[in-house]
Amino acid sequence: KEAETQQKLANVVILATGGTIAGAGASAANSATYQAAKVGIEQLIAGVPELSQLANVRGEQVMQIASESITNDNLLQLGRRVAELADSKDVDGIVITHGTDTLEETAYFLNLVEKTDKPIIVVGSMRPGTAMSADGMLNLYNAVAVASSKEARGKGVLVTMNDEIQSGRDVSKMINIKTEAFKSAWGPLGMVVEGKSYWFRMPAKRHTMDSEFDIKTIESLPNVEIAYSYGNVSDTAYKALAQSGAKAIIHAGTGNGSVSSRVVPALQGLRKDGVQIIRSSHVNAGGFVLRNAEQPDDKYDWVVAHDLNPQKARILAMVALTKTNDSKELQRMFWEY
Ligand SMILES: NC(=O)C[C@H](N)C(=O)O
Repeated sequence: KEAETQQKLANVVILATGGTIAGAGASAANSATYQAAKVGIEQLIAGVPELSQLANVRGEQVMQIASESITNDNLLQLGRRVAELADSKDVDGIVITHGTDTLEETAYFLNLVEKTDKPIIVVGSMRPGTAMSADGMLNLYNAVAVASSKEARGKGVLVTMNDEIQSGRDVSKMINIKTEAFKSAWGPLGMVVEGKSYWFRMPAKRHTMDSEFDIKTIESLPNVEIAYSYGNVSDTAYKALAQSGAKAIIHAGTGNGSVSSRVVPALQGLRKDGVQIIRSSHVNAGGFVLRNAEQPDDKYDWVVAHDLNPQKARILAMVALTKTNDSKELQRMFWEY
């Protein structure tokens, strides 16, 4: 009987990378003061015995870090392992446990470069497992539930936090002190309740199977940096980033990706020197940058990041630059992905 149910259940691999979902604090009252990336994957799985009712689950510890320290090499390592697993016949879905600070970046990266329609779910938690009302157990349970469902196929990389199923492209960490931390300007794709998924919409942007990018052909990622804008901003950071070898600079702009008149000449000069200038917005609830609004992008040969926040714009710019350094092509990619 047991062997029969095992055969019917989906095979889900959990790749653990660290973060607060693997965090531990000194007492149950420590919801914000704790160490991330302490608990190993076997212990995480053992902490949620109900997972075995959803899927045949096995774990792999890919790395053990707090996600603010993730590097491009870490991204490539994780992306390659996901691709290997997605290619193997005995894997139906993949879950990645991840710190929440850069979870949205990793989810978007995988959404761009993984050539599979198998569910890939990135999940984290806002509180360590040692805290009262820890959210990691249920988030992980939901992630495995979605990863083992057929309906999650072909919907791109997904994020399950706070009972919601979000598109890895759209979702962003909007607040750092609530379990209701992950939001998308365009709303969640669905909900997961007691291990069952309820879907409401589909992602409209190109991803995974329909993407022109493939982790298997990416050897390294170019240096793309972000410079933040604010009142009285100077051009020092932009120039320094270019000098240190940035191939593109994401302008984390105010409002509609607007650029201070004190910075415009430097950006014009950097573009002439070959650095790509990509205008994004750091508006919290979701920036939306229009071409030739605020600045004459056609004239200056700049790119706009569409609705991607600066950190997501960095991910797409890096991946895009592995294919082209043509600003028109880059702009096309920013509209399509
Ligand atoms: N909630 C978290 O996971 C935060 C942690 N600093 C991380 O991203 O790894």
